[in-house]
Formats: sequence, structure tokens, C-alpha cells
Amino acid sequence: TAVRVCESMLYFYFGEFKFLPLWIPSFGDCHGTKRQEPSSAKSLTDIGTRRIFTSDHDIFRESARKFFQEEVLPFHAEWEKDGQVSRELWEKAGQQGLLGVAIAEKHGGIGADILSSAVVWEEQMYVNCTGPGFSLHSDIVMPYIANYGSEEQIKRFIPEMAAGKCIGAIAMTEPGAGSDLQGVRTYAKKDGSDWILNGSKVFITNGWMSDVVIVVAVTNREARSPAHGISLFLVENGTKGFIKGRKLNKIGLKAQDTAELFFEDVRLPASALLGKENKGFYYLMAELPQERLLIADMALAGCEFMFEETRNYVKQRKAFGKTIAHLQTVQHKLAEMKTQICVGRAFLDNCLQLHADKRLDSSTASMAKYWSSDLQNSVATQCVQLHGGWGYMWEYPIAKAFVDARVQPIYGGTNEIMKELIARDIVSDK
Ligand SMILES: Cc1cc2nc3c(=O)[nH]c(=O)nc-3n(C[C@H](O)[C@H](O)[C@H](O)COP(=O)(O)OP(=O)(O)OC[C@H]3O[C@@H](n4cnc5c(N)ncnc54)[C@H](O)[C@@H]3O)c2cc1C
Repeated sequence: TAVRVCESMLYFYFGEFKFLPLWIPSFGDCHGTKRQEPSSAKSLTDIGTRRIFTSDHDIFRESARKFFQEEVLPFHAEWEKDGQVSRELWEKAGQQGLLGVAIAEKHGGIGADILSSAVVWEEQMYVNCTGPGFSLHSDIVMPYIANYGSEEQIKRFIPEMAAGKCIGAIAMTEPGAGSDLQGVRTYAKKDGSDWILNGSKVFITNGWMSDVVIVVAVTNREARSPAHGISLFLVENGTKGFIKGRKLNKIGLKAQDTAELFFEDVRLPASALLGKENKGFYYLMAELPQERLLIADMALAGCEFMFEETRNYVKQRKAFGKTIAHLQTVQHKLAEMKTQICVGRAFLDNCLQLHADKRLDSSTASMAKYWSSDLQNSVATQCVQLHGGWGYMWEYPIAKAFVDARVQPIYGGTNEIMKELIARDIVSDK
């Protein structure tokens, strides 16, 4: 029997069965001052630190940590060879209540807060296993359905997605349009009450395993600007004309099934439209800050993991008769990195709290994404260096963390685009 606490709700698990709240515990120290700051904690990944979390979150973190250590870490190397994780893992994550954590219970989600989602993002980074595309599924795809979907769409997809039986993806990027989202060519043409979808998408996370994909398509070519003529569609696996291309051969994220998707005269019923016609671009703009915050938090958690990995390594690696941790140049590197990570964590935790309070603006989310993902790459480079030649070997976790970090300044909007958004806000007269 497993016991799990999620936002003041205690669920009991017996095998596959989840028993609804039996007891509403009160753990007391919500946002209390007694919680340790990461800079003073023994390790940057210690449970029970950081003021934004409560002891309810800590208990949830313990169960998430156990899940990633027991159900993901031992199998990840095999999944890297396969270029995807197993379906069974998705269902296990669903049974553990790790999917759709911040989606309202009335919609079929877990009904916890976004900070609980952050616990899942961070714990995945702390095991250094980037394969499962849980965060994209739970905190990027599911919110679109929960926020803009019809009652029928919510009922059809959210409970199955929370159970890990339906895997979600979102397809914005095309071979000819990435940063410039208004340049998408995929076109959905009205045919009676149906739509006929044609086009192709690339670099789609969870693309190969996806059961439902949110597809960004042009629906009005005559709109006064491209942004006014874009809509979102829910396209299900198995729909005639929906073809999955190859799993892409990436330099990192080896166990993630990033894929190309093709749509050839795909006939979609009116009920496949997500939200209102021609409002897709607004929905994207509204949801992208959460995606950027998520990337930022995973970047910071990646830094924390790499730092602890390297701290342990230098304390046992010997050169010239003593451990390299005795060398002052090494010590200074660690001091610099720890300071940078703790400064970054303070800003990021502030952003997480702002988002939990629904006060995070788009420009601040962009700052978090750009700063944290750049820091992640700088920390990755330095940590590999401190590992010497072993840091370049695939079997060393730091080597994987290094290649996996590289994409973070690219996806979710490149860091150059983040600077554009931040700058636009700075010089705006509004
Ligand atoms: C592993 C991986 C997973 C991904 N997952 C998804 C997914 O699930 N769904 C999805 O839709 N997409 C996904 N993407 C796509 C990703 O979001 C895009 O790659 C990204 O937005 C950049 O677009 P692009 O590759 O077309 O680059 P381009 O837009 O061609 O940019 C090339 C370079 O030009 C720069 N540039 C472009 N415009 C400007 C400008 N105005 N000012 C300054 N510099 C500029 C960029 O910053 C970049 O350095 C994924 C990508 C990868 C690699």
C-alpha cells in the first residue's frame, strides 16, 4: 500500500486502486521561515528546503523521488537505445498520480497546485533521466485541453491522460517555421462542418508515442495578420491521413521520442477544433509562459544535480597524491557555481510562487527561461571539465547532463527570442 499526499489531500493506493481523500492533514509550516535556504542546506537537492514549499510538498516529493529512482533510472539506458520510454512507464506514472498534477480534479486531473508539478519536473532532473516527456504532457498539453476544451473534449482526454493511457503532444514547429510561429503553413480548410488538414510538423516531443496531438494550423489565409487566422485542433492517433515520420536522431535527450508528423487530407469533425476558430495564436501566447517557466525550473534543477554530482566526484578523484577537491582552483570553481545556482534558484522560486499566485508575466517567464538555460549550459561545461576525460564518457551521468542541456536555450522559444520579448517590454511605452 502506498500513501501519497498532494495539496492537503491524502490518497491511499492499494495496488492499482486509488482511494479518495480519507483525511485532510494539516502539516503546519506552510511558507514558514524555518525551512532551510538551498545555500545553507547540506545538498542542493535536499528535501525540506526552499520557502515556496510546504511539508505536504515534501511528502509528495519523497514519493516522486522514489518513483524516478525505482521506475525510471534503472531502465533509462535501455530506453536511450530504443529512442523512447515504455508505455508501461506512462501508466505507472498515472497510477502514482504524477501526471496532470496541476489539472483540476473536476476535469479528471489530480487537483494539486503548480508547485506540486514543479516537484515532478525537478525530481526527474535529479535522476538525470530526460526520457519521459511527462512535463510536456502534463503541464503544456493538458492545460490547453483543460482551459480551452469543450466539456466533451475534457471528459474524453483528461482522465485518460492523467492515467497515462493517452499520451499528449503539441505540434507548432514546421520545417520552415520555428521561431516565427506566424509563418506556419499547415492549413485546415472547412468542408461543410468538417475540416481537411494538410501540412507537416517537425521536432515534436512525444510525437512518436502520441495518442493525441494539438496541431497548430492556419484557418484563415485572408486574416488581417497571420496571428488572427490560426486555430488549434486535437488530432488522434489512427486518424486517416495522420502519419508519424521517423523518430529523430538527436545529439541528446536520447530516450525522448521526438518525431516528424505529417497530415495528408486528414478529415476532422467540428468537434476536433480546440477552443474558438482563429483564436489559436492567443491561446499559444497565454500558455507559453508556463512552458518557459517549466524549462527554467528544469534547467535550475539540472544545475543542482550536476553540481552535487561534481561535488561528489572531486571529493573522491585523486591527482598528485590528494583529491582534486583540495585544489584551490577546483574549490573556486565550485564556489562560483554554487553561488550562481543559489542566486538563480532564488529568482526561479520567486517566479514559481508568482505563477502559483497567477501573477507571473510573460516577460519575467522569458527572463527565467533564458537565464536558467544559459546557466545550465555553463554549469554543464564546467562540470564536465572537472570530471576530466571521464566527463566525456557516456556512462558518466555528467556527459548525459551536458548533451541534454544543449537544447534548453533552443526549444520553448530560443533565448534570442526570449531577449526580444524582454526587450520589447522594456522599451514599450505602455
Ligand atoms: C528536442 C526538441 C524538442 C522540441 N519539441 C517541440 C515540440 O514538442 N513542439 C513544437 O512545436 N516544437 C518543438 N521543438 C521546436 C523548437 O521549439 C524550435 O526548434 C525552436 O522554436 C526554434 O525554431 P527553429 O528550430 O525553426 O529555429 P529558427 O527559428 O530557424 O532559428 C534559427 C536561429 O535564428 C535565431 N532567430 C530567429 N528569429 C530571430 C529573431 N527575430 N531575432 C533574433 N534571432 C532570431 C534563433 O534564435 C536561432 O538561433 C523542439 C525542438 C527540439 C530541438
